[in-house]
Formats: sequence, C-alpha cells, structure tokens
Amino acid sequence: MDGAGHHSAVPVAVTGLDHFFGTGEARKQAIWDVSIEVARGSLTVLMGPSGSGKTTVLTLMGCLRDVQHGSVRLLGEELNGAAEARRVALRRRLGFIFQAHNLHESLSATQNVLMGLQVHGRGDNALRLRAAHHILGLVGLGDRLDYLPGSLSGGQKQRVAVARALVSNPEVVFADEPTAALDKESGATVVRMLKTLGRKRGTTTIMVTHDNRILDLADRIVTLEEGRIVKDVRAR
Ligand SMILES: Nc1ncnc2c1ncn2[C@@H]1O[C@H](COP(=O)(O)OP(=O)(O)OP(=O)(O)O)[C@@H](O)[C@H]1O
Repeated sequence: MDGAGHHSAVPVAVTGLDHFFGTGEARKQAIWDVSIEVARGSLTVLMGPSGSGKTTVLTLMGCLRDVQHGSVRLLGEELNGAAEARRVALRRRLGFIFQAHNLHESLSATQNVLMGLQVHGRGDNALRLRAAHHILGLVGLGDRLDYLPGSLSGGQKQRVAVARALVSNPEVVFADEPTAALDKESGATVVRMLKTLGRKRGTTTIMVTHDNRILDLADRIVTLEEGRIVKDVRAR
C-alpha cells in the first residue's frame, strides 16, 4: 500500500481550481474556482453546454494536464507541482475511456485490451490473456476476441476501449462521452459495468456525458457553465 490515498474515501479532491489557455493577449480563463470532492466507488457525471469546461476539468483531475492554479489531490497525492515521474506512476492506477477509441487497427480485440496491461510490466502472459478474455466477455465480446477493429461495429469498438481501460483494475476511471458511439443497450451495459465495479471493487468513475439515459444511473451530477460549477446534485 503506497500512501494514505489508496483506500481514501475521497480519491479525487479539487479545491479552488482555475485554468487558463493561451498566453499574453490571448490568455483566457476557462475554469473558475472549481471545487469538488468525489466519493470512492461513486459514479459522478459532469455535464453542461459545449465549451463549459467539462473536458478541461476531467483532464486536470486525470493527471493529463498540468494544474496551474489551485489544488487537485488524486489518490492522496497533490498534482499541482507534482514531478512527471509521480504523475506517470499515478496514471497507472487510472483508467481512461475517450470517445475516439484509439484502438490499434492491426491488433485484435484481445491484443488491444492487453495494451491496457503492458504498461504495468508485471504478471505472466497466461494470466494477462485470461484477464483480457474475461473482461471482453463481460462487455459482451466473448465471441469477438480475435476480431480486428475494422470488422467490429462502432459500439463494439467502444466496448473494446472500455475493456482496455478496465483490465488493469484501475482505482479511478475517467471517461469522456464513453457512450456517444453506442446504441441504447450497449451504452447502458457500459454504465452498469462501471456501477458494478464501483460497488464490488470501489472503483470511482468520473464521466463527461450529454447522454440523458446515464443520468438516472449517476450518484451525482455536477453541471458546469462557462467554467464554473452552477449545480451539484446527489441522487437519493
Ligand atoms: N487547447 C486549448 N486552447 C485554447 N482554448 C481551449 C483549449 N481547450 C479548451 N479550450 C477552451 O476552454 C473552454 C472549455 O473547453 P472544454 O473542452 O473543457 O469544454 P467542454 O465543456 O468539454 O466542451 P464540449 O462539450 O464541446 O467538449 C472552451 O472555451 C474552449 O474553447
């Protein structure tokens, strides 16, 4: 166990976060004083109009962008001023699901999912293969293990990307419009999987979505407008 963050009840805590794009005359503030604490095992949805700052906040929390001002504590570690080596180590404990699924076209579904494990560089190959097949089964692709992305539908490709993000058993999953390319049924399957992982393993999910169907499943819905939180609603 490496530090207090591992079993922290608050895997992501953001305080007084501002963010700017551009320099000089073109410098523009995109995020204004955002603060949010996310509970372990919960599914939080970020919503709001186009350009309201959802993706910027998600990438700041997910260690994919430098924190300029304010605090982001991720799994117990402060990201503001964190050394790149620490951030690389943290990213290994995260899962990312983005709309552009970025699958390797020359690799099968199974090989793509294995890419989600190889960065960790541990474990034996038979175990990895079993993990990849297991998670592909869970997302309903047990009969497509050796298909190339080119012969999968958009929704099936997205499910491969979900399997790749989850195969390493991440502590926090960051997802940007993960259901945009999915039909109703596969979209619901993906979100139900994330909910189940939250319950069973304490996996925390933070998701940007415009998908109304997902809102019913969220534990919390945070709405951004013009870079500020304007609404923060918890389910139940
Ligand atoms: N790399 C960048 N350079 C300059 N401005 C940027 C950059 N990325 C985002 N912005 C600006 O920051 C603001 C927030 O953008 P962001 O992508 O976070 O919004 P969003 O809510 O995710 O939008 P969408 O729903 O359209 O994806 C917007 O005004 C956008 O133009």
